[in-house]
Amino acid sequence: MEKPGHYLTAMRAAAPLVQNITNYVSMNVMANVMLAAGASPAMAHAREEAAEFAEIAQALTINIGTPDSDCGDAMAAAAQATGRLGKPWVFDPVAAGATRFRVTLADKLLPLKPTIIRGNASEIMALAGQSGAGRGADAGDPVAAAQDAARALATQYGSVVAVTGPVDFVTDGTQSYGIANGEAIMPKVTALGCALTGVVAAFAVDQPPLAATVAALAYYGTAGEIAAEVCQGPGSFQMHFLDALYNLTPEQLDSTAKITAI
Ligand SMILES: Nc1ncnc2c1ncn2[C@@H]1O[C@H](COP(=O)(O)OP(=O)(O)OP(=O)(O)O)[C@@H](O)[C@H]1O
Ligand SMILES: Cc1ncsc1CCO
Ligand SMILES: [Mg+2]
Repeated sequence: MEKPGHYLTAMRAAAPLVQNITNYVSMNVMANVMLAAGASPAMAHAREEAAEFAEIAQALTINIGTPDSDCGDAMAAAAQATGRLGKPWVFDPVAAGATRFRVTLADKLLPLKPTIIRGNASEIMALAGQSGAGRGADAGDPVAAAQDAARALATQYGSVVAVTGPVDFVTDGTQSYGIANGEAIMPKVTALGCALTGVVAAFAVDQPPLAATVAALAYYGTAGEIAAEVCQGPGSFQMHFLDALYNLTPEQLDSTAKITAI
């Protein structure tokens, strides 16, 4: 695995077009975050065009945050097209397990083998069939409680699984890493996890998924640390966070990243 700055440089050089089928809460936040990072986001979720769009995008994200009866087919068709073309797709299982509808949706998408699954601890536990203390989109469990679930999902679906929280945990079922970057104020701004899923997808274009995910998390957490130093609360954090994502250099990232093999 190269240092994280290497993957940031590669992502910015590629400025990849990433298709996002995401929830309505996250759309604007996610697009702004991805633009600040250096990627090119496009929200395209209609059943009539999702799979066709997947042919031109370099990566795809699928997020079940505000699902409706139409979206399952669009999600599955886009994931299938992306997978068939050998491009990465990232699954964000928002509030997985909260309702039967979300369980059914996740059961439909997981067999399509996401390249990467990125969620909070409660969501990753729910995907693996474990009951946790999640409350809707918010985590109620510590990252450590989701490690076994993450390894099991990674092995079952051949995915890299990222559990985010105070110290993120990333595994491909064999190798695992902890990323200790980030700030406690980050979950006080809605959809920063959803937006991170888009950044992870951008980093994974033409790169090994485990290394790309670890680098994306270190980058995101570092930008959070820089923004938290100067903000007054969640509102100004969001503004400073976009600036930090935009201004962070690969050299800076290499010196701030707190990555450990577990
Ligand atoms: N207590 C914390 N301390 C440091 N960093 C944190 C903390 N909680 C979350 N983060 C960071 O916040 C970012 C988003 O992760 P989080 O786990 O909050 O996503 P999420 O629950 O899916 O969010 P959402 O669903 O609201 O979009 C990650 O970079 C993560 O490392
Ligand atoms: C608050 C919220 N509700 C559904 S999706 C979402 C955004 C954070 O996941
Ligand atoms: Mg989330």
